[in-house]
Amino acid sequence: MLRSVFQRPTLRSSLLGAVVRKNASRLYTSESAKPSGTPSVPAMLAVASMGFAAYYTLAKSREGQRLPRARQDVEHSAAARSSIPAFRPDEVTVVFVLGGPGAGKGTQCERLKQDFDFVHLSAGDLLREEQTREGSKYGEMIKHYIKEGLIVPMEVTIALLEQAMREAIAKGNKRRFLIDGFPRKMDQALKFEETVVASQVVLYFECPETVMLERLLKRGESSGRSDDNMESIKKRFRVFKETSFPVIEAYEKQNKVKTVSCVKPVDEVYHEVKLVFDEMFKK
Ligand SMILES: Nc1ncnc2c1ncn2[C@@H]1O[C@H](COP(=O)(O)OP(=O)(O)OP(=O)(O)O)[C@@H](O)[C@H]1O
Ligand SMILES: O=c1ccn([C@@H]2O[C@H](COP(=O)(O)O)[C@@H](O)[C@H]2O)c(=O)[nH]1
Repeated sequence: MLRSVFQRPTLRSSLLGAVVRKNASRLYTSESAKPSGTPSVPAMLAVASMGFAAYYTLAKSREGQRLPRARQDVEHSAAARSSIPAFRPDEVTVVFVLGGPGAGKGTQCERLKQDFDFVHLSAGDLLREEQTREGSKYGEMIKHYIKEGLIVPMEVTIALLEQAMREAIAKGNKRRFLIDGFPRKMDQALKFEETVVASQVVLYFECPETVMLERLLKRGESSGRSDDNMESIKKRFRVFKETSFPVIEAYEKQNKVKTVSCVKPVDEVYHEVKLVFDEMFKK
C-alpha cells in the first residue's frame, strides 16, 4: 500500500486506464493542477499548437548538435511518431525516480549510477541546462515555470530526455537510465511511454514535507537555484501533492512502484535502495 506523506489528494480513478480516459477528456497544458472548467475549442487548439511548435523548434534547434543522427531519426522522433516508441523496453531500461522536492532523488541516483551502470538523467537539470543554453527559444519560459514550481510543457521535457538518451547510447552504448524527477504529471507519463519507451519500475522516495523543507532551505544557501526559497518551495509542494503524487498512485496500481523512505542519513537510505536494485538489476 502506497503511503503518502501528504494529506491524500482528491480520490483519483483507481486504474491507470481510468486515468487515461479521464485525461483524454481533459485538456492538459503545462500548468499544474488548477481547478479547471471546460476549455474552449480555440483555447485547446492554441495550446496544442504551441506545444507542437515548442517541440518542433526545440528538436530543430538542437538537431545540429546531435551525435550521429540520421534525418530519419528526427522524423521518427516523438513529434512525428504517433505511437511507435523510440526504443524497445528489452533493449533500453528506464527507471523513473520520483518523490517530493528535496527528498533526495538526485543524491541517491548519483550513488546508484556508480554501482549499477545506469545513466542518471535529471529532468530538472536538463531543463535548467536548456534554460541557459545560448539561443534557446525556451529559456525564458522554462525560467518562469521553474521559479513558479510549475510543470514545463511536456513536449519540451520529453524531447530533452529522448535526446539525452540517444546521446548516451551513441556515446557509450549505455542503455540503462535513471530518469529523475519525471514524469510529474499523468499526461507526461503516458506520452513518454508511448513515444520513447515503457518504464520498467518506479522508485519512489517517500519523505515528510518537514524534512524536505529543511533540506531544500539548506540547499538553497548555496545552490543558486531560483526555486530553493520558501515561496517557490510552497508552490512546488502543492504541485507535487496535487499533480505528481497521483502519477505514483497510478503506477502503484500497476504494481510498478518500489518505495523507500528517504528520512534517514544518505548511507542508510542507499542501503535500502541498493537492496531493491540488487534484486532487480544484479548483473
Ligand atoms: N538522506 C539525506 N539526509 C540528509 N540530507 C540529504 C539526504 N538526501 C539528500 N540530502 C540533501 O538534501 C538536499 C536535497 O537532495 P537532492 O538534491 O538529492 O534532492 P532531490 O529530490 O533531487 O531534489 P529536487 O527534486 O529539488 O531536485 C541536498 O542538499 C542533499 O545533499
Ligand atoms: O519533468 C519535469 C521536471 C522538472 N520540471 C521543472 O523543474 C523544476 C525543478 O525540478 P527538480 O526535479 O526539482 O530539479 C520543477 O519544479 C519544475 O518546474 C518540469 O517542469 N518537468
